[in-house]
Amino acid sequence: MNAVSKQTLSAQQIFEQLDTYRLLEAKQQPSWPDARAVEAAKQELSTQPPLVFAGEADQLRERLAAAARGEAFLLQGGDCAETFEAATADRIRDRVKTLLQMAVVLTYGASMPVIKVGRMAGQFAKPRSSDNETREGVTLPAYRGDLVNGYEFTEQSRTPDPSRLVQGYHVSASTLNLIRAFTQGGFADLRQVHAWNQGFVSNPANRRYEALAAEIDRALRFMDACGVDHTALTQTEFYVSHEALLLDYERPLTRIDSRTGNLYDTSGHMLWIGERTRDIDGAHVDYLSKVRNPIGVKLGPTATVDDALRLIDKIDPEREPGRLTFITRMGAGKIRDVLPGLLAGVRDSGAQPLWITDPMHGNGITTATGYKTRRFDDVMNELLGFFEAHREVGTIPGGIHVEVTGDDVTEVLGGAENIDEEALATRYESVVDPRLNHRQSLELAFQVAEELKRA
Ligand SMILES: O=C[C@H](O)[C@H](O)COP(=O)(O)O
Ligand SMILES: C=C(OP(=O)(O)O)C(=O)O
Ligand SMILES: [Mn+2]
Repeated sequence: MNAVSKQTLSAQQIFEQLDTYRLLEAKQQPSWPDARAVEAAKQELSTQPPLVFAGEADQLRERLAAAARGEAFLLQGGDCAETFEAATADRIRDRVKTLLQMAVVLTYGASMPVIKVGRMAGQFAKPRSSDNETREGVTLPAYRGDLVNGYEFTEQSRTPDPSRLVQGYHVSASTLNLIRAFTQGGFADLRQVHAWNQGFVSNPANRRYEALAAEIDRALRFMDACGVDHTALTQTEFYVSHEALLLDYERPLTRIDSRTGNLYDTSGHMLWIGERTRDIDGAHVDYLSKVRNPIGVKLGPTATVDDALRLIDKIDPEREPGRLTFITRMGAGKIRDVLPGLLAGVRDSGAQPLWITDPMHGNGITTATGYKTRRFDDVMNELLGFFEAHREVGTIPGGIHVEVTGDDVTEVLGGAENIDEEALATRYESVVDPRLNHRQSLELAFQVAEELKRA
């Protein structure tokens, strides 16, 4: 839409254009039992202030454009599914600390700015393989994230409850408030690089981190001694993102930016479309093609060059740097076969999206005892395959997308502490997918830093 036609459109007309998604198929939406209660929740959400500002989303788009050019690296990470219960000060702080630590390791390895984007403050809605779950002969609706229903396996808890949409907004607001306080209020000051390591159980990975932190400290003292002003290091940019799955949540939080007249989904800085909802003719792609936020799209092993090109045409027709991120999640066994062709096909079209890897979602397994898990080695193998594919094609490996937590959980098999199938049971807390624990997150960051040094 050009500037002239935008000016002549009323707010009502702009929203009418946005709302064409309603005519398309929206996969993975809950069956709300009470339509009136959904309308009331949406109405209430539409009166709430935005969670993020349009200018921040624009700034992130510029940062992502730098990553697509190979001048920065994106670290996107957090829980598979946030929960309302875990939105406590300590646990939010530990997740932020973990991401800050990973970012320091990557920055040092890459000698490049690392863009920090949490899967936080809105990652509350989940696509599921099955609509139902059966336990001991009882079948109930699957858990679809705290924005929809409760994890507890009772009929009441599993019944979709639209008041959760409003609750999710408030939990997101308080999570984001804390993130902003941590990252703007001195805690993310690079001189705190040691403090981010405190409170975690001592292990070789955080001892290695400690050694790196000591080097950074020395460098900062050197800069001080030389009189270099490094006040810029006292704050850090930290953005939030989630899968924009639940359109009943995203729509009321989509607003017209008063500066430009453009639509922004103010529920998060960056929104992504999942592997299960990326159909080119579906509601999610249509909806997100109309908001100005940076948009991610997951691409699994069946994605073709044609799929990618159609997504580019629809979501990024102007080929705007930083607008579109492809998040590949192929699986360790497939990435080397599938990704190079995709990268080459997109490159040959002249488009330059940001390519990042999600080495988690193509590597899921279920143990005989019923735990959903992944092997750390498969995750690392996919990461290496990602760098190899980009080297082969001459494209830019621009970032990683990972499921991590600051907690000392036992959800992913392996890593240097070698969590085995038996150990999974000791502290498995995720309500959907297994996350790297704090130690595994640092181990992964160190290994990726090695790859970045090579690159
Ligand atoms: O993160 C997402 C999960 O992989 C997705 O929700 C599917 O999980 P499921 O196969 O357990 O339903
Ligand atoms: C559901 C997810 O991923 P995907 O859409 O790639 O399966 C996720 O990121 O949690
Ligand atoms: Mn997941």
